[in-house]
Amino acid sequence: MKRRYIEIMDTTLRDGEQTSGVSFSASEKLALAQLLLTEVKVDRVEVASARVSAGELEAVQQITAWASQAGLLDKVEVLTFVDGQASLDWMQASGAKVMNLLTKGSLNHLTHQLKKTPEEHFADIQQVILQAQQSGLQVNVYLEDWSNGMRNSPDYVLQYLDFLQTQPIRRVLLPDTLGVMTPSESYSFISQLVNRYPNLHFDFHAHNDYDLSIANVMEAIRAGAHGIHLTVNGLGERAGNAPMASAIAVLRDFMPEVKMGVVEKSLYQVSKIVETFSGLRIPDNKPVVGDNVFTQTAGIHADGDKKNNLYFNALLPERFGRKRSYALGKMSGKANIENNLRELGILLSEGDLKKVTQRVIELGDQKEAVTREDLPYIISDILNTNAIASRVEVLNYVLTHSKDLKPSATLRVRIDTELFEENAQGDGQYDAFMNALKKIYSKKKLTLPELTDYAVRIPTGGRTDALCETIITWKHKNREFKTRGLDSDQTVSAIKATQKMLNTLD
Ligand SMILES: CC(=O)SCCNC(=O)CCNC(=O)[C@H](O)C(C)(C)COP(=O)(O)OP(=O)(O)OC[C@H]1O[C@@H](n2cnc3c(N)ncnc32)[C@H](O)[C@@H]1OP(=O)(O)O
Repeated sequence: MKRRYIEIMDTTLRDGEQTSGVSFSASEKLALAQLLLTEVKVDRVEVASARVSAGELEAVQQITAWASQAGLLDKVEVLTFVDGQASLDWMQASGAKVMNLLTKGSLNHLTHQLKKTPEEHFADIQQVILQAQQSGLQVNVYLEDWSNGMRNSPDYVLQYLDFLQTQPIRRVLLPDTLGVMTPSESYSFISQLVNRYPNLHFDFHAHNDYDLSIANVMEAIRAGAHGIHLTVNGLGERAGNAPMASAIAVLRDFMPEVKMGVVEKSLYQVSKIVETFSGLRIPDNKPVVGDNVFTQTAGIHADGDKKNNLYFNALLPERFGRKRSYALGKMSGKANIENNLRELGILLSEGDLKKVTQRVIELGDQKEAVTREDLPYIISDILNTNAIASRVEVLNYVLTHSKDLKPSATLRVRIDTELFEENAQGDGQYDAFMNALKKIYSKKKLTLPELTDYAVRIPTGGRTDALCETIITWKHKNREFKTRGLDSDQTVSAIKATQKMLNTLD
């Protein structure tokens, strides 16, 4: 089979930043542009709209300075407007060489927003393209509201494309601006254009208002689109754009006729970085990149994984540098517990395994979250064994919080048979506690794990009503694990989770 190369254009830094509440700094934009082009290996990045702000200009200048040195300047694109000289001047100042000119792809938008006739609009566009060419810029053209244009004013769209094919442009960008297209329309509209204009390059730009963006991307490619626009984590105006990780997985697994340059293994990493920079948490059930999407919860599934991987699908976590895990709770069976114990290096008899399973189910019934690192405590509790080597004990502490003074902590800790006492300040009481703990551990020439996530919740129902639960995610020597603390005081619950972490370390 002859495979067709599909260009991937990432627009996290332009349309992705149109997510309400998201604003990337110049250095974040530079870091993401570098990561996307050199590690994820997308073909192009759209990094800003022209004229937006001084900060945006500075961001594009930094990106183009780097891209120029790296020989990647033709992969950096900026959205511009049909506004005479204004966008062109901005392009000049930014150092960018590829402009994605925003024009009207529906008669409705043209008539009501720009208040122009098609002939006037085409003349304005021709002028901009000519000036761009004279300034050494490459031009791609967006047909804004194109999907509604195809529905309601197809004659206008065809008249416009007849004109565009005479122009020195590189690509035609077809956005489903309002995210209203169905998969069958994506196929029929794009195949119509691909057949009528065999010499034009068409990119498809989906929006996810009806959760159809990935289905639309598939149909657009099946119809012959040459490129697609994606964003990391599906960021973008309103319900967002087509999410990169899902789109790449779908194309790899279901469209063997397609070739792409994107490195699958880097998708999770870039997703986590965008999560941090954007401040928007990835939903736990977001395909490919969500926290729980490679977690088996049901006991039957965990059991089946032991038997010829019965519950595996092609979406293997290792493809994305991730690992399958087995949840602990009321749906657990022996296999869930066994899988977690194996990770901890603990082996139990059949009888003891049953007792531990029963206890985990009871805790789950009380809506309590159970983490892998809780298992030694549960074993110790119900089997009366020494499954936890309680090497470290936080014996005493004083935490202060006062107006206009930095929070501080004094603590006394036992490590094996030695006693240590330290104090420190921090941004909050828990931070001060951790700083004091770090001092103690540095005396022992030991390093503490990196705290990568800190989640607090109030468990509802059962006997935990007035309690606060803190689940902390730690990273240590390439191992990621969670510990949980439960207390009526939030800081104390975090300290309890921390003590569990200390006893988990080698
Ligand atoms: C496909 C997409 O997602 S489109 C997203 C495009 N990107 C952006 O909008 C970036 C964020 N926008 C901005 O920072 C600002 O809106 C700016 C700098 C672009 C313009 O700001 P302002 O000058 O204050 O204009 P404002 O935002 O109020 O209105 C937009 C103007 O652009 C006009 N306009 C709309 N589309 C286009 C176009 N393709 N080309 C040129 N002008 C356009 C509108 O008709 C309106 O003009 P008017 O004031 O004469 O009626």
